[in-house]
Amino acid sequence: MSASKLKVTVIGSGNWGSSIARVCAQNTIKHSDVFEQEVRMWVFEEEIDGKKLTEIINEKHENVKYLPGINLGDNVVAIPDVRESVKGANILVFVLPHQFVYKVCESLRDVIPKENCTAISLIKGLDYKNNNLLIFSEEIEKILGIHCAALSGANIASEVAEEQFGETTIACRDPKDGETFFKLFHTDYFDVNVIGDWRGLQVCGALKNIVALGAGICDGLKYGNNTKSAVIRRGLVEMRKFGKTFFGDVHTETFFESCGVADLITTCAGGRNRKVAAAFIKSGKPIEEIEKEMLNGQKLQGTTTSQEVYHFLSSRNMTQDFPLMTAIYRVMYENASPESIALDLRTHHVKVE
Ligand SMILES: NC(=O)c1ccc[n+]([C@@H]2O[C@H](COP(=O)([O-])OP(=O)(O)OC[C@H]3O[C@@H](n4cnc5c(N)ncnc54)[C@H](O)[C@@H]3O)[C@@H](O)[C@H]2O)c1
Ligand SMILES: O=P(O)(O)OC[C@H](O)CO
Repeated sequence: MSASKLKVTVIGSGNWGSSIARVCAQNTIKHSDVFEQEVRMWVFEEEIDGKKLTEIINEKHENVKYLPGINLGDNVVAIPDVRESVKGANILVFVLPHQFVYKVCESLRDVIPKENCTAISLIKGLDYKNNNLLIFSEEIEKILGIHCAALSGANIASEVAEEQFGETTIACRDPKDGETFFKLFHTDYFDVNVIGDWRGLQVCGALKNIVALGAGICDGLKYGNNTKSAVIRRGLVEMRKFGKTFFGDVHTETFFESCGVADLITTCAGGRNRKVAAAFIKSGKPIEEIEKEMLNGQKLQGTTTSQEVYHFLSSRNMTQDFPLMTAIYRVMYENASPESIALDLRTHHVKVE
């Protein structure tokens, strides 16, 4: 990266996008020798009561739709044109629902400088293309021709925005980039640990969202804590098996980082996937309808990932090797009875390999 001050753009402005832009904006002020203070944030434009969301953010310093009640900092600037938002940027922070990433990246292909620019992906999901599941940071690298690290952890956005203590994990190939990202993200309430296993980190971030649907199904059925813990444990075993089977050099240690077991616990306790899946079981309405009713434009990631993983596994004749993820998919999308989750727990005994 260049010796002059680094310019940061956050690409995305949902619940987590806004919360992390706030963290970056605190750190660009704290490390003003390293970073330009202004943090640009690309906003997918929409109107709120007849007024543009970007204008509201720039006037009130608050994302009234996706992170209400939180001051983002005067140095966060909302920009509606994504190509404009990245001009001259040295650090790109990708934080979008995974279903929109590919299109946004493609639109940036010819405006990203190949030198003095690096990226980091905060996306929780896998890139589903031609019935293959790919790692987002690697796809961003391929499309844009720059390095891309990844950040993932037990990070419910509103809690980070309230500065409640939590941890996160950053994974990158280049230790120099790791030092810069540490400065951009670490605070006394947001504790960063840097590791090397970017594939393991992103597999965890994607698959924990499916397990969270399973936890929500248990809550919807009013099952007890022991049953939910069994879902979480078996989910963790399947997550590791999936990583090691399909993504090669995934380290077991990664599953003990914030991006692993801690994220699984927090998502299954307090995440949106859990909450909406529980309401789905109670109401009997399609999950997409409940998502719209409950989330005010925020997007579930577990539902899409569950479908992608199921199609990926079934085309390889491997659904029986991942019985929990398969049972969750069937409850969500094939009208299998929610209680089949409990039956599955009783009849499949999971061996930790
Ligand atoms: N919210 C959290 O607590 C949290 C925490 C950690 C990681 N994450 C991950 O961060 C990523 C982003 O999630 P989020 O919570 O910031 O978003 P969100 O679900 O709160 O909001 C959805 C966002 O998508 C945007 N959008 C809608 N249609 C679009 C389109 N066609 N193209 C591009 N953007 C569009 C909306 O403007 C909004 O900014 C996800 O992968 C999520 O799993 C979220
Ligand atoms: O609200 P969820 O279920 O999308 O989970 C949010 C975060 O990923 C928790 O770390």
